[in-house]
Amino acid sequence: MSRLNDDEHHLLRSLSDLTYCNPFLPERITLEQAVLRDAYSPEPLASWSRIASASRTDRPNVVAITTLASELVERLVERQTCEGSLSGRDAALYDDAVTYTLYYRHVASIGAELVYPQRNDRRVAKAWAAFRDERERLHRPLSEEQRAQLSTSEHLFACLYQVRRAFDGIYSCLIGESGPATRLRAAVWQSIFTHDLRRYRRLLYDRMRELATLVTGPSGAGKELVARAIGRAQYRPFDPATGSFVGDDDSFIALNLSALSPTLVESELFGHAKGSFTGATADRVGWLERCPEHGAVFLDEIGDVDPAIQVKLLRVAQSRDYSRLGETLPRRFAGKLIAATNRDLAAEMRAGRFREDLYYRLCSDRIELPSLAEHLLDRPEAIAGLVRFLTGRLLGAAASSEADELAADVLAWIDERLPRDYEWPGNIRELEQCVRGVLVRGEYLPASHEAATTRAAWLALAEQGELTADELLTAYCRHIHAQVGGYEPAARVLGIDRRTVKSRVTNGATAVE
Ligand SMILES: Nc1ncnc2c1ncn2[C@@H]1O[C@H](COP(=O)(O)OP(=O)(O)OP(=O)(O)O)[C@@H](O)[C@H]1O
Repeated sequence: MSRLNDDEHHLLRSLSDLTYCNPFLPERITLEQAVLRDAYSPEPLASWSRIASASRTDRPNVVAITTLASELVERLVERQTCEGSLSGRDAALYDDAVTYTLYYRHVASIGAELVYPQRNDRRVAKAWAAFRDERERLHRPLSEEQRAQLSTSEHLFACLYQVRRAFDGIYSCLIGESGPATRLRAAVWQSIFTHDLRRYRRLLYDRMRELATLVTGPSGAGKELVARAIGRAQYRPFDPATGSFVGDDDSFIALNLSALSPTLVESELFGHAKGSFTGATADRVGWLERCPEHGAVFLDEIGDVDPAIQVKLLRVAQSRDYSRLGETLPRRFAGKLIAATNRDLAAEMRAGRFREDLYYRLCSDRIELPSLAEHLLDRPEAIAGLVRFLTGRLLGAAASSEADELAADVLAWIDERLPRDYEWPGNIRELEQCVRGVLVRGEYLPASHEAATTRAAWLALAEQGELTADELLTAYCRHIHAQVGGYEPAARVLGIDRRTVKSRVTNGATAVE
């Protein structure tokens, strides 16, 4: 017979729902309210989002819930008269409350440097021993049979560390108070853990790397940031024998496919055998081979990749097989593929430039990033939080009041000098440039204005014969790019390839051929 009263039942049930919810969906706030009832203190926002000016906030509701959960499990351990005194359903709910308590006692409270620990860090081994012993103690109200049905402590420890890595990567890096920003954080969480965290912990933790993720959206909107948050939050098993997580932290490998020639892309990705092409003076291990099981390879600008490489990538995405250039020996990719593009892949497929089969391999988990204009359309005042985050990042956490001041200057500048409906074509990256511009020169010239003012200067120089052909081409590429607003349309107008345009626009150099 159950020995729990109604209040305890309610608390266990609501804690269980909270433990397994997506923390970035508005539903989390409702679940916190359900746990605390009248003791709930209203949150400033309708969903969990970082307050830009605070480096770390202890939320009053989380503190209150953690105290309640902690008191309840300690009370039940104390009240326990004989082993296995909780019925099957209550035992499962009780285990969820123990998991919640263990997370806040042992994982949420660790320092930032331990979120991605190095191998053989003795502090992790110590944290593990405390975690394991405490779980054993808190499991006293469960029978041996009930305990046997639960996951092992090392698996739970690994899952909770993964939750912490995912939470930090999303909460601390993906800023924004708009609806699209909330949906983005929730989608990134779902890409890591799926919508069912219980099933993930039981079964999928070891399988999710088999699903590739495609991140799409305009340039400067945060695709690499999202890829990094997903890639660095992969499941890393914990090995109690060594007291370490398996593998190294440094397992997110990013490759910009549009910045390299096709041969270099192949050699970087797949590796090559000595003598496989001119200049291949030694064997080379590619990034796919270097990537460990719990790591991720990020293929940025996948929409730009050569058709011959698309075929090879399809093979990797489908069966994980590939070979080094100049070899036939089949090798297997162990990690996760994350790809990104700002191109419209549907249009690329229609034009025959991107393989449909590769697209369908990549798109089962797709995250579409909103533009900055979409964030601001939903919530115009969200710009203040973004600017404050960027000034804080630029000046460092120690200079909080300076960051407040700079943010106020930037916002005043935007308010006075940019049109209300300014589209921010360069997205959050452009907002970053604006913050830097106001910091350094007290003003910011959007690319379109800059192009207009510099055009007269370079045309005059060209007329006087004072520009080299290289400088003239760079200036002309920038001019056309500012006019048409994209690398692809600019490449069409100029009759050169997109990589060259991008390289000229971003760093003024000739593209790597
Ligand atoms: N939601 C966000 N919160 C905080 N910073 C952001 C966010 N989105 C983007 N940024 C910042 O904007 C800049 C550009 O981001 P990122 O490089 O990830 O964009 P991208 O979409 O990959 O761009 P591209 O397509 O040009 O490669 C980075 O400095 C990043 O930190």
